[in-house]
Amino acid sequence: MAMEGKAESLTLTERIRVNGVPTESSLASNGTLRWKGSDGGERCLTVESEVLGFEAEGLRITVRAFVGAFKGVSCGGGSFGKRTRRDYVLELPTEEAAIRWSERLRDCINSLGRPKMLFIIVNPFGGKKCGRTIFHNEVKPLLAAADIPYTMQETKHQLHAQEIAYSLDLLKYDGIVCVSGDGVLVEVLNGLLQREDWDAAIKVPLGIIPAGSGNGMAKSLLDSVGDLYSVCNATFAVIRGYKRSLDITTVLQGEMKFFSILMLTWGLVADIDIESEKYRWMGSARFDFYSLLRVMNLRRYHGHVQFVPAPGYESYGEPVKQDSSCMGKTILTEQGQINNAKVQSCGYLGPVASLDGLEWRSIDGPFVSVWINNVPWAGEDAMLAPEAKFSDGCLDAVIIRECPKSALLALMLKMSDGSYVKSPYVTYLKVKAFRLEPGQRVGNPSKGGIVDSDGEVIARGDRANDAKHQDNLMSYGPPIQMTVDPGLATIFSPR
Ligand SMILES: Nc1ncnc2c1ncn2[C@@H]1O[C@H](COP(=O)(O)OP(=O)(O)OP(=O)(O)O)[C@@H](O)[C@H]1O
Repeated sequence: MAMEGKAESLTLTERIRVNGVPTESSLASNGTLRWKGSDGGERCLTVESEVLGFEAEGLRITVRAFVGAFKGVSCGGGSFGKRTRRDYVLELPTEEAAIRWSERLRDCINSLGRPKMLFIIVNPFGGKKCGRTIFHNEVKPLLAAADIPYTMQETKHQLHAQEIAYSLDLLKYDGIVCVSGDGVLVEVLNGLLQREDWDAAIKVPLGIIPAGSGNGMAKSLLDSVGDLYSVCNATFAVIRGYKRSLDITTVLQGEMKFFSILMLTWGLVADIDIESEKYRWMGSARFDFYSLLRVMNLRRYHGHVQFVPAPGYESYGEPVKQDSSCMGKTILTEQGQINNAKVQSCGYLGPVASLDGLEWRSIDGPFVSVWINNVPWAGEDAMLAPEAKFSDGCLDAVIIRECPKSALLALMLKMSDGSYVKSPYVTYLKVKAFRLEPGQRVGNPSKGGIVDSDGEVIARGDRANDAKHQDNLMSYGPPIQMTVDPGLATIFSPR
């Protein structure tokens, strides 16, 4: 019969065939489908966490699922490990029953708030230049199975994603998804925040499907719920439509401004990231090779950092006298440029909270490395900020000053799981705002370092190469300030 009991009045029950095997089966109002397998063991599928979509034809309903590799052995929640696509063909006894079950499945899916239309940006040149293949072979089939229509656009040049986000008709879409590395996602964010309607635009959910060489955001999102890092899992997170809010950091120097969601690095880590570019032909071995080289020929940089400590971190550094806080309120009124494109005066200006009256503290150099993070993972195998949270309104600062080379090598080997932060040479603290005043190399005053935000070189202190790098957004030397707007953006996230 079709319906059962009072408590279960909304549970549909039928004797049906599942993949050809006759069985008693039920479909609860919460979207849990249960039946018995040919071995008598209980099977179940949960619409919210395992079903992409379905197709109904006559007495047949084909449920398109994305299930854990061991699915079929037993029911139950927990981590899904590696998932695979699997179809379950349900054969209902009557047309009325088939209609009831289809309507139930449709209602369940519709109640989940999944995106109905997406704009997808694919970078065919990111990482190993696989963006297009990843989209066609892995992303597209899952979207098709979930019946989610989309408009896809490939990026044709640097900053193209930023231009697209700046002018896109956002009312047509329930999300903008980047099949790329972190760089394109950051371009989209900057494009949205330059818009006249930035406050509405920034509410559009963003999605990231990893296809670059730096995929820290995708890794951070998947890892936060114990999901395996994979293109399919990242795609499924977008399809399920669950979202979380994300802190936006305004990186500011005078009139120049950049919006960041990942990190800012200076010193050792930035040098390795950027200077190892010339060894790209080595593949990922370039990082190991160049890290070793840099540690052996260790550079230290003069400079100062100032910060507003988050609660619990007030004892770090030394107090700063109020009048030496150099930027104060200017953030509220200045307009900036992003990659030399003038920001509209109506674009986002930065957090509205004043920095006046806050208790700033400071640490003086020389420094080996300074990096400030918004999310735990900087790349798929580098957990630089194990305590970082997506929307706690804080940045996680990691500071290394003096450190013997052997200890530095040892701690770099422990970056893949974040345990390096336990080293006595590492200062790890949460801050509400941060200022970096980067100086020249110890023993070589004509050379400065590199300041890198989300993979973008924003300032470079190598005077010999100044002419070559005039297009950098900011100057090397004057303070660069970072302030956080808690949870300003929204990102598709696995639950
Ligand atoms: N068609 C294109 N040709 C060249 N560069 C492009 C193109 N489309 C996008 N880009 C640029 O590629 C850069 C890297 O993009 P993406 O975020 O996909 O990868 P990444 O992992 O951050 O970097 P990379 O793979 O270059 O190390 C961005 O700066 C972006 O502007």
